[in-house]
Amino acid sequence: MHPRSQNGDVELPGGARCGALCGVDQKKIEHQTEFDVIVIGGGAVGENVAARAVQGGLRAVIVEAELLGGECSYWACMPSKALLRPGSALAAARRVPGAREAVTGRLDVAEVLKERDAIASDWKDDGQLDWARSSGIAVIKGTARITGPRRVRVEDADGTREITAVQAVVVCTGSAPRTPPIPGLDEIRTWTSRDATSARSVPRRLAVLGGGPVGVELAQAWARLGSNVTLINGGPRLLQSFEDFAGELVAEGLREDGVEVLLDTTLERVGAEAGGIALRTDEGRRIKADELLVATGRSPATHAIGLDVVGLTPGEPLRVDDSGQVTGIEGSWLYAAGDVTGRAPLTHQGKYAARVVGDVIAGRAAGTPEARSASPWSRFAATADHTAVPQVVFTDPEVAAVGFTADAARQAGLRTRVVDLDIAVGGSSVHAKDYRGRARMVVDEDRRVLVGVTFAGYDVAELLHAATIAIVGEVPIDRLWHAVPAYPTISEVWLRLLEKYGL
Ligand SMILES: Cc1cc2nc3c(=O)[nH]c(=O)nc-3n(C[C@H](O)[C@H](O)[C@H](O)COP(=O)(O)OP(=O)(O)OC[C@H]3O[C@@H](n4cnc5c(N)ncnc54)[C@H](O)[C@@H]3O)c2cc1C
Ligand SMILES: NC(=O)c1ccc[n+]([C@@H]2O[C@H](COP(=O)([O-])OP(=O)(O)OC[C@H]3O[C@@H](n4cnc5c(N)ncnc54)[C@H](O)[C@@H]3O)[C@@H](O)[C@H]2O)c1
Repeated sequence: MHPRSQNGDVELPGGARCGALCGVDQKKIEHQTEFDVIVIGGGAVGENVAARAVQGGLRAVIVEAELLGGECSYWACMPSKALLRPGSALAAARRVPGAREAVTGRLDVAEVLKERDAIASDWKDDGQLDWARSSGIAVIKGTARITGPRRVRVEDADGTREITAVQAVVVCTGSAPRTPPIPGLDEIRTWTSRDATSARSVPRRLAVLGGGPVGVELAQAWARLGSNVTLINGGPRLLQSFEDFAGELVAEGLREDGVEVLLDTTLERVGAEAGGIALRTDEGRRIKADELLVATGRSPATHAIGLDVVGLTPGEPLRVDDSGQVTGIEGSWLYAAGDVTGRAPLTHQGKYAARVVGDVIAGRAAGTPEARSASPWSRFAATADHTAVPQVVFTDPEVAAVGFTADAARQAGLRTRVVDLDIAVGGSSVHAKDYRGRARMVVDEDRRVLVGVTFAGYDVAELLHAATIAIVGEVPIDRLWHAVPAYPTISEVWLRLLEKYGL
């Protein structure tokens, strides 16, 4: 079988699609000093840029400082979902009478961690290196820094060397956790999401700072594995970028798992104490923990990649147009994709942008006029970033949302109508006893199309793609009426939403 990238998911079956470097001795390639495309950072996004450039006939190299596959494979999406899934499966069985009686045990922590290790490939990237190299993508292990237009310096254990790009340099360096300025925080050892996704034992007491996707997912994962978890969130609700009811349902789910959820709360001070960490909240409450996970957001990783040399500001996101080209740079040679751009910091959306960038660079090198104009909704523009970014938060209950929230749509000046509904259909009643869930659709009344949809409830993740298709396809709501959901599925909620709208 052809090697497959775990999250790059571009299968290059060799031969013609494998590109200019295919079949050439890898060692020789990696000592070359000139490539068509240099990709800095080999996360899911960088891998996809390189794969598309190679499919377009270009010679591409990825420079990766750590593990090929990046955050998502080893310390983010995949291991966090591996930690969550056993708890969700167990809870799902317990919601079904008859199955519930058969499930009497607790999670087997050792087995969960073993499976998590396997899903994170034991933090080894051999499989991804095999995939890249057999796909004709050169990989250099080292830290890259831009030294001028089309020029990059690579530093590794053996020293430094300069490589140049004939066509383009693409920055895909991702993001890094942001640490809030809390007195005492920099004096103690805390968990980042890397520690929380790769830990080898369950902390007895875990404090989680931040109620975004990282905070809520990892709070629930460790609570279900046996930790006594306190979640502290600065804002009045969890998951603040989603509809209000999503954060409320997730807070309810966390509390049922024994998580103490503190809202509108910040930390005034933290410090080490015998055998753990002492936290003091702004209301004077004292909390003791064995570990403190800081999950208060991320910043683009642009501090040390040489942006000053080309007139950009280190630490800032790399602003790009829809073709992925960095704005404010002359000569069409600098591109970026993924978390580093700050556009839509999610793996799937970064990979979408990556496919665009790879195709744009190859298309422009070949003189394809469509690649130069990159018109909206062509395959040379990441147009969906503006209106149709899907996201699932894999807690139990789940949150699945795409497009505008009701507030965001109003702020964007759209004349909207909002339809809310509890998810209570034939499919949900069979799926779980006392199924709990809620759905919202936001309709642009002028165009009579959907601009936003949110589902929050048990096992709603797979409902989302239908909503994404409806928004991207701008399916008129009167035509959507003819997309009949199968009975009895939870998708029947679509029918009820449209009925409530008035169809
Ligand atoms: C705990 C957690 C869970 C998440 N879960 C999900 C999820 O379920 N679904 C989802 O869509 N998103 C999820 N995300 C977000 C997702 O992980 C990111 O959007 C995604 O990893 C971004 O990919 P990227 O390739 O842009 O960056 P990264 O994956 O961070 O890759 C960047 C790569 O660049 C390398 N690099 C950096 N600087 C240099 C340099 N100077 N030279 C060479 N190499 C360099 C790094 O070593 C790294 O390998 C999660 C994030 C976290 C923290
Ligand atoms: N399933 C998924 O798609 C998934 C899962 C995890 C992470 N991610 C992505 O990773 C990125 C990072 O996620 P995140 O949750 O770290 O960031 P975030 O910015 O989404 O959330 C940070 C949270 O921390 C809170 N906060 C900030 N400072 C605080 C302070 N001093 N005290 C208390 N609370 C404070 C904020 O109110 C906010 O709720 C996001 O882009 C997210 O979408 C996605």
